[in-house]
Parts: sequence; structure tokens; C-alpha cells
Amino acid sequence: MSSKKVAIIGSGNWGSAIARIIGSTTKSNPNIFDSNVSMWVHEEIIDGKKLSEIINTTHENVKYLPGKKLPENIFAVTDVVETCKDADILVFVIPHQFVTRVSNLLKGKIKQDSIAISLIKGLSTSKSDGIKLVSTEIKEILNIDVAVLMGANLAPEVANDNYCEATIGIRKKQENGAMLKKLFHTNNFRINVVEDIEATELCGALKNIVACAAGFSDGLGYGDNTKAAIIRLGMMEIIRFVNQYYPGAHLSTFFESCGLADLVTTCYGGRNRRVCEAYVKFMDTKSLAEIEKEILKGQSAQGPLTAEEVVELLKKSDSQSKYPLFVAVNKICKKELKPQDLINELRNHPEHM
Ligand SMILES: NC(=O)C1=CN([C@@H]2O[C@H](COP(=O)(O)OP(=O)(O)OC[C@H]3O[C@@H](n4cnc5c(N)ncnc54)[C@H](O)[C@@H]3O)[C@@H](O)[C@H]2O)C=CC1
Ligand SMILES: O=C(CO)COP(=O)(O)O
Repeated sequence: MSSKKVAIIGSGNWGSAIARIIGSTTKSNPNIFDSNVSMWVHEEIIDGKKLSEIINTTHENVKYLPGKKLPENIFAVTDVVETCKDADILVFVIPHQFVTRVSNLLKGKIKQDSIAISLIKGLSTSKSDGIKLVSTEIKEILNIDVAVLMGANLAPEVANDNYCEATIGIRKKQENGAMLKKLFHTNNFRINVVEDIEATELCGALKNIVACAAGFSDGLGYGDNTKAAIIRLGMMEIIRFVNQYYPGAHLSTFFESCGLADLVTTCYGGRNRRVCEAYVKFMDTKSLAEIEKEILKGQSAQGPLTAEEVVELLKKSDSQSKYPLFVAVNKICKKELKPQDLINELRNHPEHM
């Protein structure tokens, strides 16, 4: 059997950190993987030079993961079809707002028996089809099997090789679970595979909304008890959402790295938290988008957009009252509610009734 070729679609903060892992695992498993890995770079010019060329010569993504070397078997490619055309495993790791466009570029241009794994935390939304899981969107456009990888994985810490865990959600473990585990599992990046794809993915998507609430709370100086309450209520809304829209999830999935662990790490160390903390302080003079641009310098905070998408879905089934935290985050991001009113919205939470 020939070794599997891997393509990484994305080269942002997480894309670059995961490329360090994939570069290493493909090299150390030559019987399973081809060690030449292409990585799609959305081209941009940095100090007069093409980012793709900088990556291929210095082996560093100077914009999105500065100071960390990428393995030399990772090759930056600027054409997404070229990146993926021979690949057996497609690793999707782009901000969720680009997934539909990029998947459509690949339609009919990839190997028919390839598989994908999505590391994207967010939901897919289109005017015609409404809101979907990102994995469903990729599957429907490309007609291939899609697994997900989610977890408590702040990219800079993963790039430092600090010990952490992640969860692979897959339809049936026996299909590609072992191979996908081999692609990501290292001494310091420990993978657990669960047959609960929707809950795994939704934990990753929805925790970004909760992190925004944690950021508002931090910006207001409310301290750790309040943040713990936000984390708990957020967790309960995540579980409620999964049970309402994708019934059949295993309760244990919420205690995997993709669940409680990711919620904790994002509410303390994530970009959504940081952007929303700053928003409380500067919202009178700057928009959320301006603050995101200033703080993240081209990286993306997915929570505000995900809150908007989720609330659209809640409205369709008249379910807003069951999700006060998700709804309040959306309203605060749209300046329909003051951050100071967040706690008022949580005081009569269904969890307290
Ligand atoms: N950064 C982190 O710590 C983690 C991020 N994630 C998730 O991984 C996904 C990707 O995040 P990051 O790699 O951190 O990206 P990022 O937040 O660093 O975003 C920048 C990336 O978006 C690309 N981009 C900008 N405009 C684009 C366009 N028009 N079309 C396509 N791409 C464009 C940029 O080239 C760059 O690669 C997100 O869903 C995020 O939630 C998951 C775990 C950890
Ligand atoms: O998903 C993440 C950590 O697991 C990263 O969260 P942020 O996008 O808020 O930084």
C-alpha cells in the first residue's frame, strides 16, 4: 500500500502550529505517510516579500507563528487545488468564514477516495442553506468523509511543545481512526478518538462564544468566581444546544479535551477572551472589528461571528430564552446590550430555575 499524502489547507496561527506536528509525524511514520506535506498559504506580502517564499526559504511563518521553525518537509503552496490534488488526507484549518469558498474551489479537483479532517472551530453559514457544521459543509461540497479534531489547544502553547490533549471525533473508529490518530499523536499532543463527531465539533465551535463572555467579565474586573459561573453556564448551554439540535451525543464527550478542557483554556488564554476584554474598554471609540485587527494582527477571533450564527438558528425555533449567555454575547457584540448588563441576563438563567 502506498503511503498517504497529506495536505494542510491553511497556514494561520493554528495551521502553522499543527504543521509542526504533521511534519514530524509524517516523517516518523514513513510506512503510513508520505513525508512531503503541502500547506496552502493564502498569499500575502510581508515587508515586500511573499509569505509563501519566506516560509519555503526560512521555514518560519513570520506573520502567524513567528519564532517557531516549521519542519523542512512542509512546503508552502499558494494554489489550493495544487496543494490538494494528490492528497489522500486533507487537513482543513482556516477561519470558518472561508470554508465554503475554499471547499468549492476544490470541488471535483481532489482524489475521490481522499478523506478530510477539520480543525476549524465555528459553524458554516450560507444564505441558501442556513447554518451547518463545518464538517457537514465540507462533506457535502466534496463528497468525502470528514472527521474533526478539537481540543484545549492554544496554538502558541502547542508550538512550544507543551503537553496537552486533543479529541478526534469520527463516525466509526475502525474506518480511519487509527490512521488519523497516528497523524497527530505525539509525546506532548495526546489524542483520544471518540465516535461522536457532532458533539466534538460543536464543543469547539460554541466555546468561542463563552470565551467572549469571559472576556467581557474580565474587562469589567469581575474576578474568577464570575468567570467560573460563566464557564459553567456556558458548558450547560453547549450541552443543551447539542442535545436540542444534534440529539444522541455521549455525555462523556463533554469531558474530553474538546469539551470542558477547551472551554477552560479558551476562557483564560484565548484570543476571543482577549479581544472581548479589550472591547469592554474601547467600545465607545472603536468597533469590535477594529479591536480584533489591532490586537490579533490578521488572526481571527471566531466567537462574535459564531454567536451571530447561533442566534440566527435559535430564532428559527424560538429558543433564545434557553440560551441567555449565547444571546447576550451576540447582543453585546452588536452593541444592543452593554457589557455591564451581561450579568443581568444570566441572573435568571434556566439553570437557576
Ligand atoms: N489559533 C489557535 O490557538 C487555534 C485555532 N483554532 C481554529 O483553527 C481555525 C484556523 O485558525 P488559525 O490557524 O489560528 O487562523 P488565524 O486566526 O491565524 O487566521 C489567519 C489565517 O486566515 C487566512 N486568511 C485570511 N484571509 C483569508 C481568505 N480570504 N481566505 C482564506 N484564508 C484567509 C490567513 O492567510 C491566515 O492563514 C479557526 O477555526 C480557529 O478557531 C483551533 C485551535 C487553536
Ligand atoms: O481554540 C482555541 C484553543 O483551544 C483557541 O481559542 P481562541 O481562538 O480564542 O484563541
